[in-house]
Amino acid sequence: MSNNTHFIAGDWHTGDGHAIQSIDPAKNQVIWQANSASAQQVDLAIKAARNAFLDWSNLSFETRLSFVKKFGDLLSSNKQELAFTIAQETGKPLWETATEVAAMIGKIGLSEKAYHERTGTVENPMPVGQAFIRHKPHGVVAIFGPYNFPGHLPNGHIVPALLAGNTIVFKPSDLTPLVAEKVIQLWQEAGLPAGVLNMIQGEVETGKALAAHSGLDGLFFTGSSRTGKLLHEQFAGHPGKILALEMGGNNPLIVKDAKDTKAVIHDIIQSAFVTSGQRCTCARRLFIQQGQEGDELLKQLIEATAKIKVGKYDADEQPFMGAMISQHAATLMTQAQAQLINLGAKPLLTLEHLDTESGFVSPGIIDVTPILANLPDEEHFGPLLKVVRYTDFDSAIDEANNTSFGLSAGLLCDNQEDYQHFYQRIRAGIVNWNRPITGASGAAPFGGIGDSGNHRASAYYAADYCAYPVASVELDTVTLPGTLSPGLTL
Ligand SMILES: NC(=O)C1=CN([C@@H]2O[C@H](COP(=O)(O)OP(=O)(O)OC[C@H]3O[C@@H](n4cnc5c(N)ncnc54)[C@H](O)[C@@H]3O)[C@@H](O)[C@H]2O)C=CC1
Ligand SMILES: O=C(O)CCC(=O)N[C@@H](CCC(=O)O)C(=O)O
Repeated sequence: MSNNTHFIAGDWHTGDGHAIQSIDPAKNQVIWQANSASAQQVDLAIKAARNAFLDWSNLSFETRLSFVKKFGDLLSSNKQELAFTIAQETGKPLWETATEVAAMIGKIGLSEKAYHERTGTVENPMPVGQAFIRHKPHGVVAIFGPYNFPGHLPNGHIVPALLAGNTIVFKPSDLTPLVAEKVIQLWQEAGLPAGVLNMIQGEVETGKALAAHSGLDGLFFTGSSRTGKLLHEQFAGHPGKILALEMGGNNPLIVKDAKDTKAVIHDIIQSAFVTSGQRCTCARRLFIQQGQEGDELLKQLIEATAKIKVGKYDADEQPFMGAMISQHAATLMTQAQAQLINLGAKPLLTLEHLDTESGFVSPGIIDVTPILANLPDEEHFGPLLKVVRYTDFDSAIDEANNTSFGLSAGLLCDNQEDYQHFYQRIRAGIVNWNRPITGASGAAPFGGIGDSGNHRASAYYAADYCAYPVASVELDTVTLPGTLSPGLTL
């Protein structure tokens, strides 16, 4: 039982809410348990952030950066331990969680650069005085994180929010509380002043108490479209509060006349099955041409996918795919597959729940061409790739756009004109050509349109929603203009 669960005003607190726990989905073992934060503790965390705001925002950027850099140093010296905790709590293989910690470290330099480039100060001479564009922090912001990158994705909001001068109440995913606890311990060790970064743990009711709190100036959310929409409704009527939403996708990947079949298969697998399909950028719908070449590509894709190694995060011979986040998530994937089969889809490689006590599933491929007219526009957040066979490129693009989401999309094709045609028509925030559609760079904006987000892209553009612009015209003494407006006599 962890007593040091909620970090409020620089101290660790025991929760007053109900018991919660975290389970290692590969080994089916409880690795963390505690009591969630009560609504009263959520309120205390917001008050602590409010009390810390003025002093924190008044520090120079360099001073704030020095705390963030110290945190980065601590990430570096604790990277193996943190990568292990992420693996243990999410099931992701160690090779992959090491890259997650590396991305957290890389975020610091990228956010420093983005702060200056996106929200730097601009000075323009005026006939009288000087004009300035500067940026100010919003105040107290809530940050909600998902489970699939429990370190990297909340970090992608926390670091730029702190650099901009905001203070924070962070609510991690209830499936990954241990990772959050370790990360906050590092922030504490970095000497962050009390109240600047607070963390409360809990399930939906804790999230609701935080999101509904009148003391918030903004909320930065990465998670499912369903929850994001609830938050959007909750924030309706509060135009003064900033809401940044990064949500799911139903991402298309189209293959057209590409010569190197092995390279195509590599990019498909990397797009659809990395992280056991638990990336918001993962390819969910794969468009393959009808005909003999398409048949051959599909055959080889099925063979290669069937050979993907699935296994424990700490196996000596590392798997490509680890366990899904939970036994429940694995069950939901088998149910999603069964629902598609019931509708008339044809399984080409069946997704199997390999051990029903854990989160292990094998990757699946299913032909949804026969049910295209009734295909549910849903994000199935796991390793199940839906194949659509097509004859006409334009109708494939139309079908690719036939979704309420718009996060990532890709084309695997050797012809540049085809790519330009695709680029002009496809609707998504991330559009790649001959590269996997996962693995987006933090040096670029990251986000989607439609149900994937609300046009407040994160990663490089996170600086934009962490501060508001202020336009000022300034002169150091009150001065009478040389020429008065018509009709004025002084
Ligand atoms: N576009 C992006 O940048 C990314 C999007 N995602 C999306 O996230 C999802 C997976 O993450 P999950 O953790 O399952 O998301 P989720 O929506 O279930 O949870 C996200 C956070 O919201 C909280 N929450 C849940 N219900 C709430 C409510 N009614 N009110 C307030 N808070 C609530 C959770 O406790 C958690 O902290 C997928 O849909 C995926 O596509 C994941 C990574 C990146
Ligand atoms: O925020 C960044 O630094 C870049 C965005 C990012 O890391 N994207 C990853 C994971 C996000 C996800 O899909 O869950 C990716 O595109 O693979």
